[in-house]
Amino acid sequence: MSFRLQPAAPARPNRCQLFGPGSRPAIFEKMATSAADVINIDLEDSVAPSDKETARANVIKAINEMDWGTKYLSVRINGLDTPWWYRDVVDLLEQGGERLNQIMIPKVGCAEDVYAVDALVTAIERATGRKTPITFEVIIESAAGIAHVEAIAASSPRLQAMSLGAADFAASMGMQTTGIGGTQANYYMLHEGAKYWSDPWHWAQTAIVAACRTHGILPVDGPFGDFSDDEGFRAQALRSATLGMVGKWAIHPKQVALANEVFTPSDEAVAEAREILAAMDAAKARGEGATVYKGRLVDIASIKQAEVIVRQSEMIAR
Ligand SMILES: CCC(=O)SCCNC(=O)CCNC(=O)[C@H](O)C(C)(C)COP(=O)(O)OP(=O)(O)OC[C@H]1O[C@@H](n2cnc3c(N)ncnc32)[C@H](O)[C@@H]1OP(=O)(O)O
Ligand SMILES: O=CC(=O)O
Ligand SMILES: [Mg+2]
Repeated sequence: MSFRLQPAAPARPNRCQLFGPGSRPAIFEKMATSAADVINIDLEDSVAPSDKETARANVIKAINEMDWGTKYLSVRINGLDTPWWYRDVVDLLEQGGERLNQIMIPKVGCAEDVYAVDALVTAIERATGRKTPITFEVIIESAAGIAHVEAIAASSPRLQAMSLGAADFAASMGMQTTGIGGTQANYYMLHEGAKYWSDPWHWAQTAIVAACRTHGILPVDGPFGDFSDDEGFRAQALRSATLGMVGKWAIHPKQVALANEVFTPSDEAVAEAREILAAMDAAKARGEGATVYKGRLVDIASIKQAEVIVRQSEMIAR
């Protein structure tokens, strides 16, 4: 371990982030009563340019008037390359009140993008006397974003989460696909005539996880567009969870239960993690650093691995 200890990520469940367009207030109640940990109301790409002002007003009204229960409430603002983002920030901060927990900044390409929003937010918070600082989440969804991912992860103490946005990412990278996440038919290796599909999102996900873990931020997998394909969603989510991501977006309510299922450690996994911790306690009492559990090596690193799973389950149970 480096002399610098790895900071802990925020201790709150983030298994599913349910999205809905700010221009569609009829679904806000369903979002609020869903089983998602985080609600993302969108002012960006699911809202037509002609609807931006109306959507912003809908969202501010909903933040103030609806019962969002214990949801972590986030609004996705427009990108810094648009004429709308500054008004999104000003109106949300001045009129949205303390119930709004987080702003999601899309298409972040460098740390300075976050700095710019932070400067504006900080000035408004000081002027309005906001009590709890608003937090940020960012989407890595461009070539520049992934190239600068570590600097972005370090950009602001407000930053709590970082998602991979597969749709814009694919476009920015010039990838030959219109799919949003999941298996890509043309991304395979051939061995003795048989095709073996590989995962084109893997490298970006691991870059995001490493940047996030270095700076104590929650790494999150973004959208899976084909909401008719439950098994495809589950496969993608299982890979993300295995790589260290803590949750995944839902772009349709039917994806919420799938994400919650995958990102909640199973009873069996938690029981096994606790058994490993007990085996290591017994080994320690015997003055041993390594022992055998179910025919395999466990040592002091296994304690840290098991603690990841136990911590996740305890956080969700709270
Ligand atoms: C791809 C890159 C990105 O940036 S993704 C993030 C931005 N995109 C979004 O926020 C889109 C979110 N999703 C949606 O707008 C809708 O789910 C889309 C995909 C358009 C489908 O809507 P629709 O045709 O109404 O679906 P449906 O008839 O199957 O709906 C069934 C019931 O569920 C509701 N519903 C729909 N979407 C949501 C949602 N996001 N949150 C909560 N509830 C939702 C519908 O109103 C419908 O309810 P009911 O059965 O009529 O009572
Ligand atoms: O914003 C999300 C994306 O996939 O693009
Ligand atoms: Mg996007």
